[in-house]
Amino acid sequence: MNRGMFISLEGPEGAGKTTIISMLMTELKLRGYQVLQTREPGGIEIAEKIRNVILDKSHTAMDPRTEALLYAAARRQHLVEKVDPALESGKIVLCDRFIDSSLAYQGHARGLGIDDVYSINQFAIGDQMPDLTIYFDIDPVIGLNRINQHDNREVNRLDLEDIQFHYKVREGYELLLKRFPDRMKKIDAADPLEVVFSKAKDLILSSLK
Ligand SMILES: Nc1ncnc2c1ncn2[C@@H]1O[C@H](COP(=O)(O)OP(=O)(O)OP(=O)(O)O)[C@@H](O)[C@H]1O
Ligand SMILES: Cc1cn([C@H]2C[C@H](O)[C@@H](COP(=O)(O)O)O2)c(=O)[nH]c1=O
Repeated sequence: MNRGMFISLEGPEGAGKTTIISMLMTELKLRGYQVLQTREPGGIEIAEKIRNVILDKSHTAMDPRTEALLYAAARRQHLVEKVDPALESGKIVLCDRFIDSSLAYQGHARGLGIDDVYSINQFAIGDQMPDLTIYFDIDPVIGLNRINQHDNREVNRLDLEDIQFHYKVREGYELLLKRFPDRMKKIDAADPLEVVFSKAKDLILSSLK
């Protein structure tokens, strides 16, 4: 059995990752691929519980290192319990956020340092990096407006950070694009949904060839 393909989708809040993943699931299944959709932090019971702890709006005292370690712990459990078995059985895994979120949010925006956050994540995931990462680029003001105006999802602790934090997140992703040019591909997520979807689909199909 050939190992599957691990694809992560990344971007600031409201970039459209969750919407595009659903569209990609439908498209890839129609084409006969076996696909698993999942998300971080979460995807399995233990990691969903860690997610609730991290994102709880009342946890304003959470230390940045605690936050980084909790994301890494959730990632480890999710990887061994769900992602790895799916890849071993030959599936395509579409994961809404992975290590690059930690590098951009905790490493760059929180100021812990991309290298230090990368190190704790190496302890968590070893060399299990995604085969392909699609970065959905959006001005944070547009992304946050999308969430506030069109989405009924609950606002979480990270959403409530000030706008400078969200611009730092975007800046962090730009640094990662330079650091991982082979793995990470950028799409303008301010384009209409069908355009964004078509570009994401093309990136995946050409990587599968
Ligand atoms: N290209 C687009 N143009 C306009 N609206 C969009 C576009 N993509 C997504 N949206 C809308 O923006 C909102 C947020 O999208 P979505 O939940 O998919 O983003 P997300 O990246 O998963 O956000 P988060 O990671 O913050 O949860 C939804 O209401 C969605 O319908
Ligand atoms: C994996 C991961 C996530 N985050 C942040 C990014 C978002 O603000 C939330 C997750 O919520 P979403 O609706 O699923 O996007 O958590 C982070 O800071 N670090 C991470 O490693």
